[in-house]
Formats: sequence, C-alpha cells, structure tokens
Amino acid sequence: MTGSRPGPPHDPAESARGKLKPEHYDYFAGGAGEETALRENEDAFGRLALLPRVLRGGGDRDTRVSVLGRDWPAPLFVSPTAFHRLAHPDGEPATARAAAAAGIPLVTGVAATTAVADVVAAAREADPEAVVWFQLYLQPEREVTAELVLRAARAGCSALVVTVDSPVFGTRTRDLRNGFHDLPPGLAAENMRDLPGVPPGTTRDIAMWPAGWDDLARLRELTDLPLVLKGVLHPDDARAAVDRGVDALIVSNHGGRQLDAAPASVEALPAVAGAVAGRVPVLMDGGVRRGSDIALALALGARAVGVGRPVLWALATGGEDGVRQALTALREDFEQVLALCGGLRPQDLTADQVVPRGLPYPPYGLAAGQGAPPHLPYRLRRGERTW
Ligand SMILES: Cc1cc2nc3c(=O)[nH]c(=O)nc-3n(C[C@H](O)[C@H](O)[C@H](O)COP(=O)(O)O)c2cc1C
Ligand SMILES: CCCCCCC(=O)C(=O)O
Repeated sequence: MTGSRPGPPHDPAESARGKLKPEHYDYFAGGAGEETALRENEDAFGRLALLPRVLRGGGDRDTRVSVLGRDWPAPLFVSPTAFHRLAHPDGEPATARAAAAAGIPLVTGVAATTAVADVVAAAREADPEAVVWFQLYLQPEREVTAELVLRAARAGCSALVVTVDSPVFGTRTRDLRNGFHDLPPGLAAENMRDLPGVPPGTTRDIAMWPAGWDDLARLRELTDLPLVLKGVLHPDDARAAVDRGVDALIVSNHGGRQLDAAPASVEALPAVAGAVAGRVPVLMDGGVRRGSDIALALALGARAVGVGRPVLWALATGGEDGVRQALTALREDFEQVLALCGGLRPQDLTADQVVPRGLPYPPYGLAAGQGAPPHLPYRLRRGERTW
C-alpha cells in the first residue's frame, strides 16, 4: 500500500518487498517527484463512501460489462505494467495465463519483457477467447510505430492502448536514488527487438516524446483495431479524443509516475465521464485495491477499472497462481460490494450513491438516475451511459 489508508490485514506490497531486489521493488512501487499523486490515488478512494440501497429484491447477479463489442465477466482488467520478469522469472506469460484463467482482460505493453506474440499465446493457452490488448507509446519514427502495431495485430490483440500522458519521462525519485536505469543482463523490452533501423537481434530504447493529435490521426489510418487513449485527465481532451474517433478512454495518472501534481484518477473521473456522456466507454486505473474501489469508480462513470501494482505484487509473491488468486479475490470482493449496495448489475451503481466520508452528506432529494446530486460537481446522468 502506498497511500495513507491502512492496508488489508495482509499487505501484498509488503510481502512482495521481501521477494524483490530493493531497486526493483522501488521501481514497481515508486511514483514521480514527492509521490503525491501516487498516494492520492489510494487516499482519494478512502475519502469516498458508498450509500447502499435497500429492499431492492433479488435475482441473478450478473457482473458482466460490454467493452468494445466483447462481454467482460467483470468490470476489471489488468493495466499495462513494464518488465514482469523483474517481478518473477515466469514474467508476462504467467500474468497472461493467470488473467485469462480468472476471466480478466489483459493489457500487455510495449515495455514487456516478453514479446506480444508470446504473451497472447500464453493467455490463449488458458482461455482461447482471452481478451488481450496492446499498449504502446507512439514512437517518433512512424515505421517503428507501424511495426509495433502490425506485431500486435498479428499476435491477436483486439485493441491498441495509446498512452498519452508521457511527452517526457516522469522524475522517478526512487530510481534516481537507487541508480536504477537499466534492466539486468538477459532481460529486455522484447517488443523493441528487430525493429526498422535497429541492428538484427538488438533492441531500441522506448521513446517517450511529445506526440500530437496528427500523430494519432496517422495511427488511425494505419489500423482498423479499436484505439483506446490512456492517460486522459482533462474533460476537453476527452471530448477531443471522442470527436476524433477514439473508441475508449482510460482515465489515469499513470499510477502517479508522471505528473506528480496530477489529481487522483478517481477525482478526475466524473469530469471525463461527464464530458464523454456515454459516447464511448470510459475506463480508469490508479489506486484500485478492493471491491469498494471498483464500485465507487463505476458509480462515478467508469465502465471498468484496471489494476497495475496489485498484479505485480501477486506475481512477485505467488507467480501465476498468485495473480490468478489476487484477481479472483478482487472480482469476488466487488461482487459482494455490489450485492451489499443493493445492486444486481454493475450499472445499478449510480453517482447518487457516492458521498464524502467524514462529513454529513447533503440532502439532495433526487431519485436515482434523475440527475447529478449537488455534492458532485459534474453532470453524470444515468441515461447518458450506455452498457
Ligand atoms: C511498474 C509500473 C510500470 C508501468 N508501466 C507502464 C507502461 O509501460 N505503460 C503504461 O501505459 N502504463 C504503465 N504503468 C501505469 C499502469 O498502466 C497503471 O496506469 C497504474 O499502474 C495504475 O495504478 P495502480 O498501480 O495503482 O493500480 C506502469 C505502472 C507501474 C507501477
Ligand atoms: C522509457 C520507457 C521505459 C518504459 C516505461 C514503463 C512505464 O511506463 C513506467 O511507468 O515505468
């Protein structure tokens, strides 16, 4: 746990710390600058409470959500995180098999220590229908970006996640202190191997550079795969992205690793969801650690939420089994919270059920779905969401 909230009785980050080299633990755990955004991601959830609804009767509970034409069994996915072989020798294939076995879609990234084709193959061993998306940073050389896209498409990825919060690399305080800037011998960002302009057998550094909307338009021309923008926090950017044909958004501050002054993801979510107004699915990640965090994010307009570090901690301590168990436990925790909130389906969670913790919440006198309660600054009408 990195926020100030007490962790669960068993703290996965602490268990993982004992398994990892200190500089690798710090790379995974750390954030940018003073790590304010990192802490805030978790703390912001702690400042919100859920108002349960009562006497809503029973029926079959169904946690499925529809995202880009596929039914996901639960509103949960694995966010892209780099270098899984630093956490466990089995690396990304173990994560992929575990996520697929737990019924959770996986976003594998360009910074994986396993090539995308091998990650997708591993996921499909566990579930031939497994959903795998590929995350990339637009590269300054168009032919390099094009080759990455081609590899992801050939591998069977069903969407491209373009991370747009990284015009430059954030200041990772812990990495600077530890002098950690290279992977150990034998590990590499395998998707960057054998690219145009790179000598055969070698890898090239991943560039973080200030791409623009035109670069995104060129990517749109390169591929028919759905495009998902990751790292959107400003509602005007969200609107602009949807106007330009982006298929989904991920509200994210990159786990507090880029702009330290950025708001917590869950605090940025209502404004982005309001701006998008149901035109495309809005996903979010950052600080999600328990079922109630998932429920809060859904009530505030997310279709599904991603987890980053919890997967790394589970991989470090328990390998493939550990990841499967952690994802299954999170999924089950959400299902219980949904039931305790009086819901049968994810879309039963509505913004009027989110109130500030530590303050009497205002009497808002609105029936669920009629409009945004006055304690929320943005309109989040239930009818604006499509499921
Ligand atoms: C060690 C680490 C590596 C990451 N690598 C990437 C990456 O390569 N691409 C990316 O878009 N986001 C990356 N992220 C950000 C995650 O996708 C995600 O936004 C974040 O971890 C969510 O917050 P959480 O860790 O609190 O769940 C990384 C995060 C961590 C912790
Ligand atoms: C210069 C790119 C290195 C890989 C980036 C991984 C990442 O996004 C992170 O947060 O770390």
